Amino acid sequence: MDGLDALKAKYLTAVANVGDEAGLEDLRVAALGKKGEISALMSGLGKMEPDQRKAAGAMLNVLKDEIDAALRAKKGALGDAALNERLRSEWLDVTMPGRPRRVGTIHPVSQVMEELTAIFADMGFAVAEGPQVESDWYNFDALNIPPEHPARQEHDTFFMNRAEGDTRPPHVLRTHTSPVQIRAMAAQGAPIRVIAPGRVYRMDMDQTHTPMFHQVEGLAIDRDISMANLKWTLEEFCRAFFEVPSVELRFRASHFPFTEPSAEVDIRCSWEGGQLKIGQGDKWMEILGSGMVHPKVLTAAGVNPDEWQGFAFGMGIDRIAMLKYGIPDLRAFFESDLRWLRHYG
Ligand SMILES: CNC(=O)COc1cccc(Nc2cc(Cl)ccn2)c1
Repeated sequence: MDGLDALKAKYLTAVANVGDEAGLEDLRVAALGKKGEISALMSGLGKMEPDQRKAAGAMLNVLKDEIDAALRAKKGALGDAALNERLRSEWLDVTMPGRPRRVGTIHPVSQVMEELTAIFADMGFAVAEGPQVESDWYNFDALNIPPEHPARQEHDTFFMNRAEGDTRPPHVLRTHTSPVQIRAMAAQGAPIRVIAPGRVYRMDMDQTHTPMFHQVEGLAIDRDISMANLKWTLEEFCRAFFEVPSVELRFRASHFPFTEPSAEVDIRCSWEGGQLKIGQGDKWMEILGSGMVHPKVLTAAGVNPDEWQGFAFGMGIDRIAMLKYGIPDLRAFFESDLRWLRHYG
C-alpha cells in the first residue's frame, strides 16, 4: 500500500507542531475519526484480495498505532505544559506573612461607657438619652440651681446665641446629664432607675479639663430608697468597674443644689510605682458626687416628693477612665492620636 509513509510523515509532523488541545483533537478526528483518512483506508480493505488485505491491514494498524501514540504523547505534553503554566502563574508563597490589617480600637471613653452601662444594667438601671442642647430650665432651674448661681455664668456655660427678638428661652450646651434624668422622670414617672451617660460641655481647658467631656449620672426613685441603697449601689459599681473583690468608699458630706443630703465619694487606693491600686492603701481618690434627690427637683420633674424619694449620683467618665487605665492627660483623649489610641485602645 503506497503513500502510507507520506501519510505518517504528514500526521507526525502536524502532531509535533500543534499548539493546543483543540488543534490536537482536530488532528485525531482527521486521522482516526469515522471520516478520518486512516479510517477511509481501512474501509477500502474490503475490496482487496485476501492475502493483499492481510498485509495492508497489518501496515494500516501499525500506522494507526503510531499516529495514536503520537497523539497521546502530545496530549500529555500539552497537558503538562498547561499545568506548568498554571503552576508558574498561580504560584503562591504560602510562607508569606499575611498582609497587616489595620484595625481600629475602641476609645477608652467608649470602653468605659460600655462597661458601666453593662454593670448598671445588671443592677436594674435602664439607659436614658436626651438632647445635648438644653433649655436653661432643664439644665438649671429643674435642678434647683438658682438664677444667680455661679454655674450659670458664661465663664462656665456655653450659651446659644439668640437673634434679636428671638423669644425662645435661653438654650445652653448641657453642662451635665442631669436634664436627661429630669426628662426621663417627667416622661415615665416613678418608680424609675436610669443612668444617663453622655457628652457634657463646660467652658474649661487645662490638663484635667476639656470643654467637652463625658459624664454618667444615675437616678433611682422609689417608695423607700435610702442612703444605704446609694452606698450599696456605688460599692457594687466600683467593685465591678475596678475589678476588685472589695472596695472601701468614704462618703464626705458635701452640697449640691439638687440633692439633700449630698455626699462626695472617695475610693481607697494607693500609688504603687506610678500605678494606681484601687481597693487598698492609704490614699483616697474622689470619684463621684451623690445624694438624695432634692424634693424641689422631684416636684419640677412631676414626681410627688411626699410619695417618692431616691438617690442620684454623677461621675466624670473621662476621669474614671484615667484612673482605671492610668492615663495622665485628659486632653490626649480628644487629640485622635493613633499611637495614643492604639496604646490605650
Ligand atoms: C461629676 N458629677 C458630680 O460631681 C456630681 O454629680 C451629681 C451629684 C449628685 C446628683 C447628681 N445628679 C442628680 C440628678 C437629678 Cl435628676 C437629681 C439630683 N441629682 C449629680
